[in-house]
Amino acid sequence: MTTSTARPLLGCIADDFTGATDLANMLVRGGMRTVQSIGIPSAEVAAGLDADAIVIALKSRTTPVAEAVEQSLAALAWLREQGCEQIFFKYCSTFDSTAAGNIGQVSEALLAALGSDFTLACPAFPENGRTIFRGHLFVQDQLLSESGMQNHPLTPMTDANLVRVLQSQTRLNVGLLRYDTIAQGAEQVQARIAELRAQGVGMAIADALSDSDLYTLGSACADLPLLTGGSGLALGLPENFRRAGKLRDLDASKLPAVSGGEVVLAGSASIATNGQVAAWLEAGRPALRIDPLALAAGEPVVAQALAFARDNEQTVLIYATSSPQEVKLVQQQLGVEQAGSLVENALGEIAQGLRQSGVRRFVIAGGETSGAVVQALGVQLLQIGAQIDPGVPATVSSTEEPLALALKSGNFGGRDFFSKALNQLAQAGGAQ
Ligand SMILES: Nc1ncnc2c1ncn2[C@@H]1O[C@H](COP(=O)(O)OP(=O)(O)O)[C@@H](O)[C@H]1O
Ligand SMILES: O=C(O)[C@@H](O)C(=O)COP(=O)(O)O
Repeated sequence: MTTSTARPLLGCIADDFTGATDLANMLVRGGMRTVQSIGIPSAEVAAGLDADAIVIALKSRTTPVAEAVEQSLAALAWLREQGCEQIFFKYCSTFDSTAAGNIGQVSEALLAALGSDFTLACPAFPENGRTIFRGHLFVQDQLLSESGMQNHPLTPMTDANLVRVLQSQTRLNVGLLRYDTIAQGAEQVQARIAELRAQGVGMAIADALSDSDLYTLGSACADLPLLTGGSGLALGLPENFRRAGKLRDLDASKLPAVSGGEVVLAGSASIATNGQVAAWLEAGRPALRIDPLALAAGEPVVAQALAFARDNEQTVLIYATSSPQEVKLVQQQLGVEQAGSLVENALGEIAQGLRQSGVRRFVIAGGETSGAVVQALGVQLLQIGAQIDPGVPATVSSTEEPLALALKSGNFGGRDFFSKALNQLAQAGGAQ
């Protein structure tokens, strides 16, 4: 059975922009027409919404706890006003947190506001190598704390034991939903959740080794008011709504075509992005590196980048991407936040300048970086299209003059991601 209603069923709050896009990608793959809003939609944007799922992208991953909680609660209030039946709090598949938070505190506040006493925490994303066993997060074959994430510029992850990490961020009792229970199916999961609840556990890290485990969790949690996790945990959710006859029959990934110039902007220092930048350079394609120290010294880096792009006939890459050692050196001189915001602001200004000169298709690498660039471009709403690589869809902005954007989480995408994304954005509607 299908209905023609456009009322949003699933309301999502994401703690960063690429994370939001990753979740939206998963929902579109499941057949839910999905839009991503940059912050809480204005009344004007809200009036024109036509979606089964809405993802509100915040930039709350690395902000002070109180700010993250306040923003998330405001997003929740708005989603509830729209009548969303279930809420999903999306954070990183590598559980990115600062030493202070914010995953635990935000989840706790959302639970309280929803009047609920239990939720799951499951960042697993097996398709991208993130699995959880006995509460420990693995990235491919390595523990989180040995995966390269221990060197992240803003959220270094030095402990792979998620029960311990989460417990340090919340007053709720944190428990564990182990793999052996999940392997027994949705009914056993529900029974175990009832036991955990009876023991006073407010949040449980859920193990998951495969998509099949995530479908089991999704199906078992159809009635939980709040779910928290990576995009993987959303795999099973569209089916819950379909089974209830609430989804429409339509191509959820259809996007309008966008013509114009194109560029790649990279502000991520992750291993995957370093590989993608290397692949671009090895192919002999034009690229310009932004030096944070030159920015700090007040050199005209933005103007130089714009001139570089203008003077090149081919598509250019502008990047701050560096090795962990180089990033550390810069951070020692400038401080972590100052280095990050200098680079983010510069890439934002470059994006603005490029749009003025006719660029309409942007491939952006890095979560914080994407947030900064999208804000600089004044984008409020994105329609989500087909997947480019796992976790990264093509998107088109609902601006007066639409922009095609691929917002790539630092660690996502194959080595050829930049070329692949440019090709897909250039095809009509971003379709594959
Ligand atoms: N060369 C560099 N030195 C210092 N900081 C950098 C450098 N390059 C990028 N950064 C900063 O590192 C952060 C990377 O975060 P983000 O964009 O979220 O990437 P990822 O998705 O890999 O986490 C950003 O704040 C960015 O400005
Ligand atoms: O869940 C994930 O891994 C991503 O969706 C994500 O949130 C990544 O964040 P960044 O690495 O900061 O882009």
